[in-house]
Amino acid sequence: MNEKWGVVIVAAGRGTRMGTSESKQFLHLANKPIMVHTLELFQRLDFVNEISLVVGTDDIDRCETWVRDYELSKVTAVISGGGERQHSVLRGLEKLTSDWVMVHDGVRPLVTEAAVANCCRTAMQGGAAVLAVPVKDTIKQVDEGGVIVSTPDRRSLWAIQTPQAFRRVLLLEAHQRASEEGFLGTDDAMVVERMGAPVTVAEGDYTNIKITTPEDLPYAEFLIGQRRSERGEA
Ligand SMILES: Nc1ccn([C@@H]2O[C@H](COP(=O)(O)OP(=O)(O)OP(=O)(O)O)[C@@H](O)[C@H]2O)c(=O)n1
Ligand SMILES: C[C@](O)(CO)[C@H](O)COP(=O)(O)O
Repeated sequence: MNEKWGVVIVAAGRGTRMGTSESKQFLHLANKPIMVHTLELFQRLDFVNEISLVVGTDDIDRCETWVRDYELSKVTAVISGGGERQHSVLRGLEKLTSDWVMVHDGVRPLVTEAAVANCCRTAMQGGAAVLAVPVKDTIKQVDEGGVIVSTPDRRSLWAIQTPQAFRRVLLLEAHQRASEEGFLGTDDAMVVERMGAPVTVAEGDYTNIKITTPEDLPYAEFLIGQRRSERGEA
């Protein structure tokens, strides 16, 4: 890929669903903070040239130390996030200068280099793309009383992941507009979709899990171990 990409890694959440006193992005997997696993993947990609790392205000110092200790030279900014994921993304985005940008959750350490490249290539065809996988379960829409309202056709349903990749000016305008209008979405594609711009799905892997609740940790540890042994590492 000839284009150079900027990346926002959002890691300023509190991890309430994980329920640990330490925020989940700082928990260790295979002897390293989860967030460091994620950063190392983007550091290795030759088409990435800048990374904006968004963390909690009280975590800036230790994250700057990790950036030095783990030689994450592509991290060009370590900044504090906002109250919602979307606010954190906008702050990180404002620090990037590349024409093309990705947003990735700090707590998705298992994304593969091939999947990131697939997402970026797809974005460069239409301006915006997100990694996703077809849902495997039957999904029901259920009302407040617990009664099923509808069963959407599964063939049109995808579970959305990160990274999400965009032309920078498009994503910046979409986030700025959402912020001015008080719109809060659960991913970056939503702010672009509401501007009427197309966002394409790039098929990813089921193993690109977002570490959200305690049962995700042993599975992530297993996947990291499995990949290490595939690479012939101890
Ligand atoms: N104000 C926020 C909220 C979330 N995030 C980041 O967005 C990613 C995905 O969010 P999620 O899994 O929902 O993380 P948390 O908000 O930390 O989790 P919870 O909803 O359980 O509190 C995480 O890397 C998280 O650190 C962020 O940077 N700023
Ligand atoms: C962006 C995201 O990772 C897509 O799956 C996700 O929506 C962000 O976190 P959430 O708080 O679990 O929705």
